[in-house]
Amino acid sequence: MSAQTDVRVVPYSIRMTDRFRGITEREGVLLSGPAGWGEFCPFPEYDDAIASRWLATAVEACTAGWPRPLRRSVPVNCIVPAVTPERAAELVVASGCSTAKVKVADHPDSLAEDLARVEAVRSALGPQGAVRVDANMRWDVDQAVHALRELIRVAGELEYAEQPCRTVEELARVRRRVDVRIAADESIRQAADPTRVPLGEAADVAVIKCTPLGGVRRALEVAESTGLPCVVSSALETSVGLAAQVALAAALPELPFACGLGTVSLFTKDVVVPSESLRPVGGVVRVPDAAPAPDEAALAALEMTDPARRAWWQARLERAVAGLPDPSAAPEGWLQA
Ligand SMILES: O=C(O)CCC(=O)c1ccccc1C(=O)O
Ligand SMILES: [Mg+2]
Repeated sequence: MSAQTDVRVVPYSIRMTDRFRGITEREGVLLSGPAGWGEFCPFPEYDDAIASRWLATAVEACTAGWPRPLRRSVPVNCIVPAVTPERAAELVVASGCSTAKVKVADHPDSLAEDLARVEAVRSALGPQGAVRVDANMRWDVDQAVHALRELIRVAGELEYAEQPCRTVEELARVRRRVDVRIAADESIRQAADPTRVPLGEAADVAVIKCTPLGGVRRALEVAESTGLPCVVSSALETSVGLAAQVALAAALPELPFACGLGTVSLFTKDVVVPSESLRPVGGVVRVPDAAPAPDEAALAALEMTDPARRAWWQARLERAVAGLPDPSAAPEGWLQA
């Protein structure tokens, strides 16, 4: 059997436990190559140039693997989508995590809901827990200052506020006016050159995601370039793609905060057997030796069936291969004969 016949391309669709980032059904493609498995799951609205960077992460996983881990497990935060206070408390209690990241600013009039959600998370976590919020760029400076002061009031303390506004300049203005750490996320991963973002006055923490940055090695360069403490955070991968993010977290020299790698909990099902799942247990995700291989029984249940949707992902994959810096780095078997 030639190496090429081993290559697999498996589009999947998995229902989420809660709506997250507007999504109730997560779609992507599991890919295999000579070094193992990877995942290609850029969100549907992303263009081909962005999709090629997501694919580079899968190429690295399937052909090269990752740098050696420096730790065997990674502390993670519980992720709380824009849900009711009751559901937020339930997610925190079920997670076993002592840090929670709460999504806020989900819609223009959300402040009262955000305050109730964060208050519920604080009660569920207790005074020793850490609460961080993520506004995904949705506030202007004045809204951010007002909302963060109120959120700090109900939370007692906030560990940090992730990407309250869109630009680095706005982050710096919020940071001068509110007594809370600022974490940069979109400011880094959406920058033209993520290794040259002027975060000096704008952020205290860098959120690093290898999935959109083009691989673990590239993400380690970006992390170093920030000069800031880093938090590795998921892009909503299955356990296959999340393994790359866990490898990044395991390879960083310092990891002073819990990472945002608890997101397999948002999936109703995973593509691997339970013993290989990277679902958090007791507030940590274990560091696997390599990306877990999908379980054939799970794939039978989760493989995408709609022919039009399968063709859409295959065509998108092929355009992403064409857009790689070196298209020949991708296993030939990923392209349809
Ligand atoms: O950081 C976490 O805990 C969860 C990951 C997360 O929030 C996320 C997941 C997919 C896309 C964007 C984001 C984000 O951090 O903004
Ligand atoms: Mg974020």
